[in-house]
Amino acid sequence: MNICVVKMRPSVSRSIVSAAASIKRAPGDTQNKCQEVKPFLQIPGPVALPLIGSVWKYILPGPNRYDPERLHEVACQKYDEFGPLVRETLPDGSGLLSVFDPDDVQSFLLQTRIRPDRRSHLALQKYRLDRPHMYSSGGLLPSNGEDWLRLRRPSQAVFGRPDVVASRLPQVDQIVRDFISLLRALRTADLQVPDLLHRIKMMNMEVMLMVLFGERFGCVTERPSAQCSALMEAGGRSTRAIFKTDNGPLRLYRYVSTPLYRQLVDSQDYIYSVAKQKYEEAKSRKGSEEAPSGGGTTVLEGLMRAQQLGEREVMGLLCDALMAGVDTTSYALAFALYHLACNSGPQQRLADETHALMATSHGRVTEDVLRAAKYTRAALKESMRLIPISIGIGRINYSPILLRGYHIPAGTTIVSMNQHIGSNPLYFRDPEAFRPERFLEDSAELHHSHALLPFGQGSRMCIARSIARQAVHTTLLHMVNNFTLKWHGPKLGCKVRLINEPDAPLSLSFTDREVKASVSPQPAG
Ligand code: HEM
Repeated sequence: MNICVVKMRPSVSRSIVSAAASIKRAPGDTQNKCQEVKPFLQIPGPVALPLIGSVWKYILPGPNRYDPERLHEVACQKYDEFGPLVRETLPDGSGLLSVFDPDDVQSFLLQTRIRPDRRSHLALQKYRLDRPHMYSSGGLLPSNGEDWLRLRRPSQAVFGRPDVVASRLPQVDQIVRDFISLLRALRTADLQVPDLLHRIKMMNMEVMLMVLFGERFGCVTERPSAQCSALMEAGGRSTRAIFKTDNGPLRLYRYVSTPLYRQLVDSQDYIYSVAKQKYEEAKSRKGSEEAPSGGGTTVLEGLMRAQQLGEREVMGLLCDALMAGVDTTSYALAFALYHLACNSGPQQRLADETHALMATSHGRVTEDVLRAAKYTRAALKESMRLIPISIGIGRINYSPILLRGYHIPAGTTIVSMNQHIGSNPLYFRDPEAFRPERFLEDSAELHHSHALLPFGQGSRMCIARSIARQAVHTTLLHMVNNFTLKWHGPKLGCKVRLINEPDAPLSLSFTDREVKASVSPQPAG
């Protein structure tokens, strides 16, 4: 094969060094403070071919192919071959950097904090920008710069507000208890539940719809409503289409309506239609006494009240939440259940915490229970250390930065390799072990502040992390209060479809626990 190694011409090299001299020494660049700035093209990495850059590594067959569905294994390949900073070239000629050292992660996130651009969901962005009567921008996920900030500022105030998140906890708790009953009803003779992951997703869809609109949709029943199934189907089809269009080398959908792009259009049109119906209902309710079930404010009501957001902005945010809110939370929960099922010690410690806390709350998960559930929080964190939902955090630097002594030109896609860092013995003792204790306050283990970033970092971190944590913690508490979990399959891994998802069915059994805190009517007052 005729492989062309991209070599740097001396004139280019000189201009980079002089350009680098004009870059401000960023406070985050801790490496090589006194050394000469090294040119970008000196960063090790696979060779680049004309037109397709390093993408050939992902598409051409061969023993060392980079499997795009196994990005965690690819990360190990890159680290072993090239070290802690690896450069690739994208088909448009721009650079892609993989960063394996938490000091460097901290450094590039610090240097890009003023403008935390990201490159993802590009076909979704096109779909929305082509429909200005429906959306005002590409939405939170793909937008950058001013467009992103205009949406993020007012919506952040809603997604993180205590009266929006915590006020829905009684309904979320009820949904999870209904889910526990459903699992009992669906268990087969071997105490397993067929198609468990799908059921988990349905439950999280119900939670998301409750937090957004304040209503039950009938997702947590033996036969979920047609609307739940259609929403779930649309979310899955959108995710698959976005993953493939984002990673295709040619991105033909920009010029012709490819089958994948049409799949995205159809599924997004459906998600939009549901959100629009709920928007219209809420608009007609405005000012009337009629409120959705339960107290507190829904996300939709909060967004409609935000002065800076009009209908098209609110619609984009609702569709973003319906897309990003279900699979993420479901896979995080699935991996946590798997880790607990395989580790009886931590599972028992979690059960002890659960029984103690829920005995005083009459079998319900309340705000007080969540606040005190330290081991539950540590268990989720530990599970996301081993298998996070995202392999790392991506940013595109708007202006040149310095990293590890190298000049990084503007427009480089920089990705932290947190999944790799999480299993690297340099940063975590005994990294293979599932040991939530390492994150308890009295633990002697110290961890780098940027080694573990399951919800991202800085002003662009996950907008709904409080909603997600509330849902997963509540489910873990109820699960372990009711069942002893046991794993029956081979070791579970992850494959990438936009985010990390389980690479095999969930072979979990649910044995009723003899000792548990039972739900009883709460005392009045
Ligand atoms: C356990 C569950 C979840 C995990 C692990 C997770 C993780 C993440 C991560 C890593 C990011 C990128 C952050 C960054 O670039 O710094 C992100 C962004 C985002 N997440 Fe989540 N997420 C979860 C649940 C949710 C839920 C329930 C929603 C629903 C509303 C949601 C909506 C979003 C949105 C809209 C963004 C883009 C934010 C922006 O660009 O400003 N996520 N999430």
